[in-house]
Amino acid sequence: MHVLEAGVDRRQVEELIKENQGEGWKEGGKEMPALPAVPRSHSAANSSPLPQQAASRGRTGGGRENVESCSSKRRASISNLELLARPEERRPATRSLAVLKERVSRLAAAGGGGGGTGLGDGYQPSLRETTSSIKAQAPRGGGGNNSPSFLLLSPTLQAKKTAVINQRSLRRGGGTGTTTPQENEEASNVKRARGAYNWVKDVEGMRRQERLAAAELETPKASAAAAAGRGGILTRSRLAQTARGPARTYSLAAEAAAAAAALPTPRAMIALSGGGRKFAEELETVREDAIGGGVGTRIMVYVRLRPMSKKEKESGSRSCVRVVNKRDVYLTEFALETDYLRLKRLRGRHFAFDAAFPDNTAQQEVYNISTAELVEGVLQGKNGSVFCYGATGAGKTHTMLGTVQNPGVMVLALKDLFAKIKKHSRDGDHVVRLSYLEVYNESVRDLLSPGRPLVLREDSKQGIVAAGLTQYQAYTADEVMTLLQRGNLNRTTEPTRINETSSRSHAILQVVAEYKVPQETGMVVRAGKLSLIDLAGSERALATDQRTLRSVEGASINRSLLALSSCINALCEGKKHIPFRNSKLTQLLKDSLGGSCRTAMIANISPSNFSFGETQNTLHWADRAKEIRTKVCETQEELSVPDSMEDKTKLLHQMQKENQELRIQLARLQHKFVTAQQTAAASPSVITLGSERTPGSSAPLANPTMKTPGLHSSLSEQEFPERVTAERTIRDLQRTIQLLEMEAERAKQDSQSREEKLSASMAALEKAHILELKHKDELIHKLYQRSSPLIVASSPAKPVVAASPAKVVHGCKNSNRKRSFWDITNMNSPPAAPVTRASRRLSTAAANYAPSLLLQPGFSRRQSQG
Ligand SMILES: Nc1ncnc2c1ncn2[C@@H]1O[C@H](COP(=O)(O)OP(=O)(O)OP(=O)(O)O)[C@@H](O)[C@H]1O
Repeated sequence: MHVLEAGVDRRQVEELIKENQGEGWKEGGKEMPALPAVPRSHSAANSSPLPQQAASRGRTGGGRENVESCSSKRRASISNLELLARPEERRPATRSLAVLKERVSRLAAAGGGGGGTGLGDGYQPSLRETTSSIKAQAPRGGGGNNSPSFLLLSPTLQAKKTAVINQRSLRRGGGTGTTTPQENEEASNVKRARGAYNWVKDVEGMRRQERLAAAELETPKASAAAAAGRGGILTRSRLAQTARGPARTYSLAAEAAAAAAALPTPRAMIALSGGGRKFAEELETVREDAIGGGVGTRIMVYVRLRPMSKKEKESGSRSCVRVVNKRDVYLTEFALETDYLRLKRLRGRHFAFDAAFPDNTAQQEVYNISTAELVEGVLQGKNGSVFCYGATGAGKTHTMLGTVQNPGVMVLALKDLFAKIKKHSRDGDHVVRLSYLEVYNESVRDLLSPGRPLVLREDSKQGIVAAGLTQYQAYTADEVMTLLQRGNLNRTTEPTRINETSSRSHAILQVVAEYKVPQETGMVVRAGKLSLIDLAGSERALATDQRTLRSVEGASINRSLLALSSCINALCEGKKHIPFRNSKLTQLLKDSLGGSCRTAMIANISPSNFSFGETQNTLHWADRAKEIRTKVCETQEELSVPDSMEDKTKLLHQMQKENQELRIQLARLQHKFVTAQQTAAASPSVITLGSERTPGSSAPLANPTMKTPGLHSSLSEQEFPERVTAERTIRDLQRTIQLLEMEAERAKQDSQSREEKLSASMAALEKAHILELKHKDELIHKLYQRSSPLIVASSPAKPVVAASPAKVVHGCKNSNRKRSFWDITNMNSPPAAPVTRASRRLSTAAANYAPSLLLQPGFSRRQSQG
């Protein structure tokens, strides 16, 4: 059998069809319809090979389906042949299908040549057979272009159609009609690559957005460019600007966020969706910065890398940490030299912190970035704390204490505190109190006055306090340094295999700065607390050589650090219960982690690849700690109550005067308010105005009670300008009244609270005064009772009483009676010497200085000054 090939002459086919035009045929006894007509104008030379019907079918239904259906249905295949027929040359539909088949095969034999069927020349194939044979001979790979009609097209048109079909099928994801499996695979690879490329483009686009936003964070110029119209980026840059700005710009940030949310631009959408998390974080930071005023209430986390030690260098250690941009820390894991399979493989991780200090960073720089701001806050009455965390030998003590030549954060902070105090305050306006303790094996010890372990108690005002902890008052930086040195000598340090001067305890230095600030209300005392904490290093059990006391210490250190970790985890997860009670360390750090305090954490790491595990743990831990947010830090202010009676009376007078003034102010405001109310009542209100009849109109206004400006108001504005002005005035007046009311209310509350404070302090004063009088009365009474033998003063060893009842009495030294108030207060005073008439003047003078409770550095200085 001969098969129709793609190169069959079109004219021959046309001739064949011409012969059969207008005729129906019979098949299997069934009458088939006549061939439809084709417009005369349509010829083989015509540019468009497909008649209208076929073209439209191709457009609407898709070429491939049409061609497939043609090839599968006999009738459709015939109709494809019909398309080239001419109506005027139709003949009656009497010719049988067999004739047509015969002609087709003849034509095929003439045009294409080829081998026979093996069934003999007389064999006439059925149309189904012809079609399927054509199909079988057609190129494989799809059903798009093997229909008879397709084969009747010219080779150029066939190529064109194949290209179209292939394109469509590629778009739909299927194989091409004429392509080989390799080509198909190639096409799908191209498709996949294109998808991947688009995806990368998207990601790149998002990254670009981030980079732009980051650039805008840095330069005002870039943010100005953003402001010139970059949709969502504008919002982010504004936000970033605000993040750096003071609290007052917070509203701008909120506005910007709202604008971004409302912005329908795709850029805004990208900014919100692509960088949505970052955006939210920025907003949160802005909000907290606005509330916290600068540093914010998030824990600031810094990382400090120490230089490689000599010992590490000698043992062939490599550096596995790299600090980039003073923010990013890259940690690289090297394979072990014996691990040949993974020798060339590196694994790394990237961390970003508030700041990262490379190994050559000076102590002063570390202090300036991490702690200086907190010291400033302490002088404004805000609490701050700085603590160092890291594995043993990572450089915590070096960072916190340093050396004499290279002092650390503790020393620099104390020096800075005193320098600032000196700069801002007058003499005597400040008090600095200092305490230093350590937590060793779960017991709290006073480092300044070593003795028995201290007990921790919860105080409603001060939080967790160590009962009995000595607080030393210091007046100069030198005094503080001496105390610090004394404390450090008492601290437990032992050599371990890792570190020759390993700290075996957690040390906490607390500095309370009380500062008197003159304010309108009088002298106000601001008290800020700075806690500087040097934690003991976390360590592996094998890292320390001894397995006796050192291992017990190590276990205790690890246990307390574990408790600290669980507190941090709980805080990060926002849990209600934070297990602060699990260890002494966490109890003492409660304020720093979860209280009203601004906190900075310095994570110390070693560069050596031998300490890779410890470094990784520390970095993970620090990364987690970034999420902790402490409470909003409030300024702690207290009304200062002077010690002497004279000052107290002065303060009382001052407060009474202030109160009087406030009352007058209140009365004035109330008067203003009443007047304003009366004015408002006298002038026509909105309602009365609304109900008035407009001149020249008999109808009342449509909505007399309408206050909001709208159509009505715009109309009335044109028609009745006077009325509108009156309305405006009233509105203004009402607003003023409201403000005045609020102000009056505030003043009233203020005066009430002042009165309460005043009466409380008066009551306290009165009570103290009465107590004092009572004591004096008692003394006078006792003196009178014993007056005769004492006045004689026959023996110099006997106690002597001053003649006047107002004078102070000495002589309770050897008495067996119960201790009185005077005994207690005079305990630290010099021993009372027997007084004679001649020495009376001297003894009275000696009794005049105030009793001292603590032998403090400041005490001796004051005494010598006196
Ligand atoms: N930044 C640094 N520059 C120079 N030397 C440093 C630095 N950090 C640490 N060192 C040195 O490293 C050694 C160990 O430091 P340090 O004692 O501070 O470690 P540590 O973390 O406190 O250890 P431990 O937890 O055992 O007390 C010390 O000799 C110290 O001088």
